[in-house]
Amino acid sequence: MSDVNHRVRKQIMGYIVSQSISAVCELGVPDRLADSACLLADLAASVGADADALGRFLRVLVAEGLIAEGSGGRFALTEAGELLRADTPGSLRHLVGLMSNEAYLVWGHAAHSIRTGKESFSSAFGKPYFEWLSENPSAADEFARGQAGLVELRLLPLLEHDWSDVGTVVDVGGGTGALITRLLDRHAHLRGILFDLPHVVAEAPSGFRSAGIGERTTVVGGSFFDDVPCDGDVYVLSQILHDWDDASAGKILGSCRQAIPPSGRLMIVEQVLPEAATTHPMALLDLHMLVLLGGRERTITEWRRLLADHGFTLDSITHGPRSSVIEAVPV
Ligand SMILES: C[S@@+](CC[C@H](N)C(=O)[O-])C[C@H]1O[C@@H](n2cnc3c(N)ncnc32)[C@H](O)[C@@H]1O
Repeated sequence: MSDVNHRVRKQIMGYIVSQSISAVCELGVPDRLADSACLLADLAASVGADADALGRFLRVLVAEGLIAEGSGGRFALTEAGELLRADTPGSLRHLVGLMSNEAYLVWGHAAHSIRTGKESFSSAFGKPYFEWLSENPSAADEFARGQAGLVELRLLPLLEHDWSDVGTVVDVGGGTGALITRLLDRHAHLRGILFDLPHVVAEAPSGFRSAGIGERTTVVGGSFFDDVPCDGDVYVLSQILHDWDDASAGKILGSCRQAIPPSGRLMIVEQVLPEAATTHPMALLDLHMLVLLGGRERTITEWRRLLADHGFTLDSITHGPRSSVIEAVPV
């Protein structure tokens, strides 16, 4: 069989790889292999799997370079497979969760997005994703935990920023508070306002109490399409604008523009899409944002234009290992 035929067949069946990763993580296989290599029968018994079926899944993950099979028939994690452990630094386990379940099922409807340029979630589940989440608490909880789990990776360029002249940070769409908790924990002089949908921030305060920073944080529930809290020096928008098309992203920026003082700053924690065509994961994320939410990743040119159209000037971009921080000031 030609290389091309082989490559295309692999591409066509690509979701079997990602869903095998998801299924094996759901059973806890990477965590079981974290400490020591394991024989198939022992591994199957300890994670509650059928040994023959697990062996067939592992064969695929060995071919993908995530699992290694040693000479004595013991399976172990490779360096890449280590990233699937729940508790390892830089873990991608939360991304596995965010790409599974309804985020995977929506892809069966993706042709709708190509035809219309709009999200496909409504055609699959009857309503837009965030509305659906508000009525499905266990999925909402999983989504919030997945997002919180990725904060560590997103946060690095933000944590290193000079916060000495900042008083109050507003985390717009801050979920259950993972990012603002880490920021206030690191910078003891900062005060924070956590803003997200009411049912989302309702899950937040216990996290603040355990971090011991509750007295420096105000929690506000609302929609950023109506308004966002005033009195911030810095408005953080972490992984918010890529959820939305330009019209909706513009409304969110409009709410921030109304609230922000002349000396305030926006700090947008997002991806910057390369101008040239790319197979980078970011281009895949761009499609996922379209299909799931009707959103998009943006190039520098697109960021500059979007910000300028809504009363901001792009001031600087700091690239981190996972995301960039795009700073903008009101015009
Ligand atoms: C991709 S998550 C990002 C969460 C967090 N900023 C982070 O970086 O982990 C998007 C967030 O936007 C929030 N959101 C969606 N619609 C909203 C609205 N209309 N008003 C306020 N927040 C909203 C969601 O609840 C969710 O927490």
